[in-house]
Amino acid sequence: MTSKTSLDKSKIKFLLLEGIHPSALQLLHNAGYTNVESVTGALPPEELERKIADVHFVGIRSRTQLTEAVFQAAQKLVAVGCFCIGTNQVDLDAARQRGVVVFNAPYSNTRSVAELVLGEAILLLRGVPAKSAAAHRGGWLKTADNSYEIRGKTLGIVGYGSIGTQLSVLAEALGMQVVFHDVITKLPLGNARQAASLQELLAVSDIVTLHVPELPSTQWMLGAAEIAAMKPGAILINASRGTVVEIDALAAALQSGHLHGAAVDVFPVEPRTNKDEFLSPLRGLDNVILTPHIGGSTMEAQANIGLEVAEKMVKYSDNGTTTSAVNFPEVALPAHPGQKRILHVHHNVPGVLSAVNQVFAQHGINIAGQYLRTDEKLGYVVMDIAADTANVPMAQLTAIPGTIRCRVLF
Ligand SMILES: NC(=O)c1ccc[n+]([C@@H]2O[C@H](COP(=O)([O-])OP(=O)(O)OC[C@H]3O[C@@H](n4cnc5c(N)ncnc54)[C@H](O)[C@@H]3O)[C@@H](O)[C@H]2O)c1
Ligand SMILES: O=C(O)[C@H](O)COP(=O)(O)O
Repeated sequence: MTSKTSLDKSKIKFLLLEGIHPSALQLLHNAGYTNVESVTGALPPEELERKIADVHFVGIRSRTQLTEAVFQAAQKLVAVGCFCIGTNQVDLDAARQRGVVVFNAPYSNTRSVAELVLGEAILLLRGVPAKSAAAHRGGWLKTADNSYEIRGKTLGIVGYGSIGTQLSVLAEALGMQVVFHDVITKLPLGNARQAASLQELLAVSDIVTLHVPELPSTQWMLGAAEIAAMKPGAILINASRGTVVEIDALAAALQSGHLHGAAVDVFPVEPRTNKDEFLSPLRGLDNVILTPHIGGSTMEAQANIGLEVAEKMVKYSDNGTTTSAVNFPEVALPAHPGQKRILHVHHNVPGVLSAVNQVFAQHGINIAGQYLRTDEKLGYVVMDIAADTANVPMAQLTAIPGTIRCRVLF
């Protein structure tokens, strides 16, 4: 249980990891937050736990694991900004239990991923990776054998969300037929159609591309049996998460010739920084495009993500707004000129709101505005009171059973 008053902006500490785009730093500076440390790679667990101890806001990408132990060490942490789409690297429950809000950027890099996948599909259908590798070694593989146009081929999209749907539209523009599989019934775009099952998609697709989040239900969802069920000569593309495909089974299918090629951007184990060695059974296979988790790594996407997530953190710090948080009740709050604003985060149990209101009533403090949102586990109530209120009863508010965190913004 913690009670905080708002700090001077210069004392609010931001730690930005994994080479977050400078647009984030610029936005934070423009908003008056100058106490920002930027680090290029991800930190090893012990160093992260040490560094995060006095940090109020942390910005990460896909490599930084924010575990229970890290949150335990992060006693001052108020919010996490994932400068990416995936939030599987964050223990969202551990954050929620401490009243730490987690934001992400759900859309800014989707186009970049869709473009990369289409480009890879074209190159693989033409056998370019193998021909290029041979040429680098002095070979000359001029032949039309096993080279195909993308036009008329069937693209199987697993996960028809933000990326899957964009890909669907772009693929049809190239003359492809699109079939998709999703756990939810989705409105097909254009002439795409939803397959009855993953098995059906695997049986009809010339190219299978994966765009599901990392979840227990997606772990190893493409193993030896599923890869065997793909058409002979098909292509597999994975730019989702490294835990979705059994990499040994994929390597075997490529070596045996069952699959024509593959493009893999994400791996079960990825190097923490650019200085660490990349190890994979796929190394050395000429018909495989290996990329270092750069599906969303374009200047356009990274600049936009920097702005999007930094803005969410600033809004939360400045006025308590939690719109589009992934683990927290969402409240869009107006500015509060001439008022103090109290943010009270609590377990969603009966009686907390009335206890909060009683505290204000006891002190004769008028509540000028009150905003409440709850989810299954958390309650988030925000109150505006007159700026000249002499003594905000923070100790009493914090002592209310069920309280997780209480802060006042001036
Ligand atoms: N390689 C990269 O750099 C990169 C960049 C961006 C995103 N990603 C990854 O791609 C994932 C997808 O991104 P998005 O923006 O399209 O996400 P999204 O949430 O918009 O879409 C995911 C879709 O997958 C579906 N889904 C969930 N479980 C499924 C299952 N078991 N079987 C079939 N479908 C299932 C969901 O219903 C949803 O429609 C992200 O979660 C992230 O892990 C990787
Ligand atoms: O989840 C995402 O958006 C992607 O995996 C990109 O992650 P990155 O920011 O580490 O490149």
